[in-house]
Amino acid sequence: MNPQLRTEKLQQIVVTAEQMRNIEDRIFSAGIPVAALMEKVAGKISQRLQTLFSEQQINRYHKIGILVGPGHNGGDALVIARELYFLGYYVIIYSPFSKRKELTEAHANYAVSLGIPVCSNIEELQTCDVLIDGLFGFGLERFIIGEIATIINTINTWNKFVVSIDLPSGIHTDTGEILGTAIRADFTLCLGLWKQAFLQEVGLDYIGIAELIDFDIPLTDITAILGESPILNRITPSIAIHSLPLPRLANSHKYKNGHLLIIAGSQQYTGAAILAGLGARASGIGMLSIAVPNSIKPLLSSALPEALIIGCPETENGAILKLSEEIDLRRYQTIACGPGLTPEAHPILDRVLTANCPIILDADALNILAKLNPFFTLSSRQSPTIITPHFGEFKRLFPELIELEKNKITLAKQAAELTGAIIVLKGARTCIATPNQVWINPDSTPALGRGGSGDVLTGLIGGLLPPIILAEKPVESIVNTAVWWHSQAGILAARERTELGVDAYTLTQYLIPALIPFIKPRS
Ligand SMILES: NC(=O)C1=CN([C@@H]2O[C@H](COP(=O)(O)OP(=O)(O)OC[C@H]3O[C@@H](n4cnc5c(N)ncnc54)[C@H](O)[C@@H]3O)[C@@H](O)[C@H]2O)[C@@H](O)CC1
Ligand SMILES: [K+]
Repeated sequence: MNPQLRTEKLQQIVVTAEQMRNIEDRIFSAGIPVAALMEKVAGKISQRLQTLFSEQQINRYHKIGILVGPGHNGGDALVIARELYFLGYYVIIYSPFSKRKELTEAHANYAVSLGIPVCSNIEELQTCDVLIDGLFGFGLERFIIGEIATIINTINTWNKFVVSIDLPSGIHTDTGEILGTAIRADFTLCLGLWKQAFLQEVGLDYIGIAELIDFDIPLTDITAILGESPILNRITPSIAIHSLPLPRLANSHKYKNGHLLIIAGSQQYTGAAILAGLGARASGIGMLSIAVPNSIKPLLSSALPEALIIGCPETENGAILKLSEEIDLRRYQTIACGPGLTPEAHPILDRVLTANCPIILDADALNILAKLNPFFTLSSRQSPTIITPHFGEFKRLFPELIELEKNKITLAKQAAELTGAIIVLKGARTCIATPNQVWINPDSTPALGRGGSGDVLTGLIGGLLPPIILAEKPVESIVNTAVWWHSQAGILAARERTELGVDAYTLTQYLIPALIPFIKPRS
């Protein structure tokens, strides 16, 4: 297989500890000796460490401490210690365990025979410039307590540059939970396949920058364990780009690119409607209509001159009372409803739920939905429904699920199964769940954690959907695209303006620039 295609495919795959073990068992049964694989893997890590060290201006005069655990994560660490030693680095080994697996023990003995220094007290590592964490990998199965916990806590107080092998020691491979305590890494080199922990939010602050080290696991062995269409997937740039309605047909016109209706805003939250409109603008939507309370119509018209702004009767407090007579829901390929509505706009949700096109419900539409028996209401819909809750909104919608389950990925999947809706559970690692599959957006930025970001996303999803509906393509893939694109805009904006400089309006201005590097110009 073409190496680029392989890399692309690997970036999409996610495994649990059990699946990783089963995949490894297959390759071991096929004949590769465990020790040979460990050499190969640790050799690849050593190569990557050399480039990483030079990026970090770490040279052979710096001292590198190697933390060695009892299992094969420790074995990897010892092979790395040996390779770095031969390359001329100043390494020192520390292994606070009386018992080690046989192969790990053999590497420990060989390292000693080579004269690599070994220390017996954690304090001796305090003079190191870098620490390589090989205490535990995906074999960690219980809470870390006692002396090992103290060691990890001590290391964390030093604020050294730490590179973890496979996972930061102490992180649960599947849930990302901290099992008592965990190493806070600056960099984690995940081995072979992405483990679920990297897509969970709890462990993110411990993982640092994460990178996958491919060690040539045959794709057939991966497919044998995960199946042809795995349930859990990572969104990759090329998957996201592939779903965009590009290039446009040469004879395209506005109606071919579809018509979106956004129902949003109130006197209190005018900006939410504008931000959703600006998100939709970036999608390239053919026709954009925005229904708002009458009194804010002039503001919307000046912010979005290309859109058709429809003023609706409003309540005393300036929320939409009911949709204007001129709105015929059959005219739109998609309806996005919710940003800035306020709960007072509750009568309009009943009407939106009757629409025969895909609908997106966000913000106040979700708060209103939470009071309407969400399971029944959503599962009664014939056309696709996309809901975009953050965790707080999800809790209000599905309190029964939260009581039984903590894992966000599982929660989103269960909600999708029980409602038939596409659940976009927003957060640092947004997951998009359908009844059959879950996709996770693996890259984002905390810069997006501020008011208005979600309104932009709702508009963007809404604007991307109509051409997909007209082309009769599946809806969920474009939802993944919107989530990925929205984060990429945040990442680019944060890079240019710092993490403090990405207010929601600025974010809308970065949507198109974030896309440009990925799009081939029409030749
Ligand atoms: N077999 C191989 O050659 C390969 C091994 N790999 C490495 O091997 C790792 C998995 O190796 P293992 O299965 O040996 O597991 P680990 O090295 O992750 O750790 C398992 C060991 O830790 C002990 N342990 C578990 N929880 C503990 C706790 N809370 N306190 C104290 N001790 C605890 C277990 O009894 C066992 O001895 C991967 O993460 C990776 O680093 C990968 O590089 C792939 C190839
Ligand atoms: K580790």
